[in-house]
Amino acid sequence: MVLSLRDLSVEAAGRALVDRLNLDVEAGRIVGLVGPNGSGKSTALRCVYRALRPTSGAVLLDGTDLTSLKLRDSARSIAALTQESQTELDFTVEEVVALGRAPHARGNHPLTARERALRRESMERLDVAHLAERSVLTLSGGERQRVLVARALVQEPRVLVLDEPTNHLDVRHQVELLSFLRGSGLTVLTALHDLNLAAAACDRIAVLSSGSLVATGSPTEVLTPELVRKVFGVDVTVVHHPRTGAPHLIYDLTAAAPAALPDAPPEGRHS
Ligand SMILES: Nc1ncnc2c1ncn2[C@@H]1O[C@H](COP(=O)(O)OP(=O)(O)OP(=O)(O)O)[C@@H](O)[C@H]1O
Repeated sequence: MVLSLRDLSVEAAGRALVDRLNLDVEAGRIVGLVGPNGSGKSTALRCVYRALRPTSGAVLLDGTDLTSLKLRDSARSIAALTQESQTELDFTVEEVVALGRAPHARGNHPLTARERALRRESMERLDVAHLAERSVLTLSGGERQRVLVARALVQEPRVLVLDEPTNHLDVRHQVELLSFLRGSGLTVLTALHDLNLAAAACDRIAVLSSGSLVATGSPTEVLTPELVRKVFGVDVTVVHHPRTGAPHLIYDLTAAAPAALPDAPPEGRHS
């Protein structure tokens, strides 16, 4: 097992934000963390990329407790794209992507020829090579997000931790990013809001609700109408992709409307 969360708990303000979470990510697999707003996804991921120390429990990398490793050593193995990833300095795109090499660098040396080739390849893969000379301050939200993924790839991590990587991305770039991850051989733990993208991209899905793991398994095992209703409070119909068989949730917005507006005055309702 490359990555294991063992009885991971995070408490703050007298409450468990993550409650004894156990989760394994096997080598080369993509595990999606889904759950309602505030269910603890980002908090759990923050423990994995070491922005947060768990109150109890541990994150193991190849069986070793991360807290026993130097930050720099775990950063060589685990790259993260986070909600807090910053691009507020007036750096060019290629400078930001090059920062991914920092955990591997000894001192402040220029990139080697191999590292420059790796940077170019990552920028091309994320479709940002044409922006190489641009200041990151001038990028759109989706362009910036793709630059941050390129930076994470340049790090050559064994494990990629992604918090909502498809944020800001248009549909083409969402599909390209997730299909790239599927073929990359990387071990990936990613929070995703879009259950259909999670179903299409992930080998396994873990569902968090109020800090606790309530289901884990393949997308077909986990994404049932019963589970989605119980955890998200939404009625869905599940269909299956004609070729891959992946589950796909369809939402009936007309059916949801009356239940979501219990206090609407009668004249405001459609007959
Ligand atoms: N430092 C903190 N102190 C108190 N509460 C916190 C702290 N950090 C996070 N929380 C709370 O912990 C809960 C879990 O937050 P978290 O960001 O992990 O959820 P999430 O599942 O990633 O949500 P979202 O889908 O909205 O991004 C939320 O209710 C949040 O308000």
